[in-house]
Parts: sequence; structure tokens; C-alpha cells
Amino acid sequence: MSIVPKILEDDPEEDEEEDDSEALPLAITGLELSGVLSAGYRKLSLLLEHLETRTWETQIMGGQQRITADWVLQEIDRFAQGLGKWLKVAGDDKAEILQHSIGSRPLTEHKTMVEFGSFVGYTATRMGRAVELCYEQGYADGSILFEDSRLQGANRITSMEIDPVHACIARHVLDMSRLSHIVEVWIGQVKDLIPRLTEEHGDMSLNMVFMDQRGTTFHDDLSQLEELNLMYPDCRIVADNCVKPGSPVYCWHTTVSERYRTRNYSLNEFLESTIEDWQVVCDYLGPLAARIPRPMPWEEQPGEWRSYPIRDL
Ligand SMILES: C[S@@+](CC[C@H](N)C(=O)[O-])C[C@H]1O[C@@H](n2cnc3c(N)ncnc32)[C@H](O)[C@@H]1O
Repeated sequence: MSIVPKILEDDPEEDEEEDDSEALPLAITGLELSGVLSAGYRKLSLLLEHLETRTWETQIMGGQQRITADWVLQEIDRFAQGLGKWLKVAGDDKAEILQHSIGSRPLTEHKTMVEFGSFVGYTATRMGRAVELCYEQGYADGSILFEDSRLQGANRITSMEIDPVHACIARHVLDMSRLSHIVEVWIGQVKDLIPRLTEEHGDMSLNMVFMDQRGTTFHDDLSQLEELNLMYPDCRIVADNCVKPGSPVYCWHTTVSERYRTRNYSLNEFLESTIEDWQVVCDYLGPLAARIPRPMPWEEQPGEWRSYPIRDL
């Protein structure tokens, strides 16, 4: 089908052709790109514009002032406080729990962290900064030797993202924060990328996992981590948005399974003081902690589980 605009004539057959061209997707009718971007992507383009403008202003006002990871996080927070610019990132109280969890897992040799769902790279930046501080401290007190090649070169944090636009923004934000040598963003579905962790880092290489993809897949992704033996004993797993949008099977599994020591934190959604959400924090006690694997709820009482059409509820 031609996308060249037609000159209108009084011929009825031509009128039919004209109707046809109205069905063309907006992207090829010559409208501005902003006309075809979804509201979500438009907000992200505003975020990038905000970061670029603030970087430029900071450099002009403060001479050669360094743009740091903390500065980038602060600017994303500031952007998200603007009217209609809220972002689904783990800020505020959620960030406190994450920060503590990252700090409580020392980056001993060959151990790495993983985030499921990068979005704009906000938490990936927070995780990367924590590792960077750990390096700085280690070099200063001599506990990390500069020549120790095992701590150099390999990325220590992997963040996985299904949406390539989000992934590109996350990579850009990490570049701005000067953390690209520590954090890598992999594009694809979590379930397809998990096996690559084994290939790149080997068995039992994870000492922290942040689950922030789709809540209804948390339990499947966790069981793949278990099956591939990727988590080091005492690996900490933080799962966000467990009430909103919700991850009921994951919450059930981590609460009743003997393989996990679990705490459920009730807190407010980022910048939303009236919306309650939960972060579930658990430590993996290792494959031998559960003597008998616990069946899933629908395996225990098969008759009790069936789906109801929404109109019947
Ligand atoms: C809540 S946002 C993540 C926020 C981010 N963790 C932070 O705190 O800055 C969820 C992200 O997960 C991505 N996502 C959803 N399902 C996914 C999947 N199965 N695999 C990879 N990414 C996924 C979405 O595209 C979205 O960017």
C-alpha cells in the first residue's frame, strides 16, 4: 500500500482509496513523533530532558562540578514529584529497605546482585553506588587490592529489562552516574535471561536479588533461581509491589517454605502516602533447609481452587 498522499478528485473510486489511507497507522502519515508515543514514553522523554537540562545547568553554575550517582537519584526524585510525573520506582521508604539489604550483603569475591525490571535505572543506580562505595572503602583500608582482577572488570550487578526503550534509558542513566563498569542492563524477559546468569557468573553466584518485574511471575522466576542453584546460601531477596499490583503466590511460598526466613514490611508506595504496599524481604537458607518440599496451595487442596468470572464476585 502506497503511503504517498493522494490528490483528491471527484471520482468515487478515488474516494474509497482516500478512506483507506485514513486507516494508515499514525507513524507513517507524517505526524510528529510525539503524536505516536504513548503517555508512558512521553513521560520518560520528559525525564531525560529534565536530566539533560539539569546537567547542563549544574555544569554552567558549578564549573566542573561532577555529576554523581547520588545527584542523579536526587534529580529523578525531584522529577517524580512534579504534577503527573510520578514514576514506578522503589524510592522513599522502599529505598531504605533496599539500601539496608544491599549493605547487609558484602560483595565477597565472585558474588553478584541482580535486579529484575530496570525501568529507568533508578534502583540499578542505587545498587551500583553501594558497590562503588564498597570498592572505595576496600581500596582505602587495604581489604581490596587494586591488582585483584577478580573484583575488576566483571560487572557486579545485572539488571534485566523486557522493554528496550526502558533498557536504553536505564543504560543512559547509569552512564550519567558513571556506573556502567559496575551495572549491566540485559534486554529480555527475566525467565529467558536467568540461565545466562549461570553462564556468565556460575553456580551460587547471587548474594542479592531485587524482584521488581511483574508480581504474578515472581514465584516462577524464584523457582528457576532455585532450580539452577544460582543463590548462595543466605542470599537476600527483596520483592517489591507485593500487594499492589500483588504477588500472592510468591508471598505464600516465601512465608510457608522452610527454605526462606521471611519478613513482610508494610509501607507506603513511593510518593503516595495513602497507598499501602508490601516489600517482602527473605533470606534463602539453602536447598537442604526444607526437608520435604512444600506443594503449592492448589496441589494441597485441588478441589478448593478454581477461577471465578469477575461478574460472580
Ligand atoms: C516497577 S518497574 C521497575 C522499577 C525499578 N526496579 C526501580 O526501582 O527503579 C518494572 C519494570 O519491569 C519491567 N518488566 C516487567 N516484566 C518483566 C519481565 N518479565 N522481564 C523483564 N522486565 C520486566 C517493566 O518493563 C518495567 O520497566
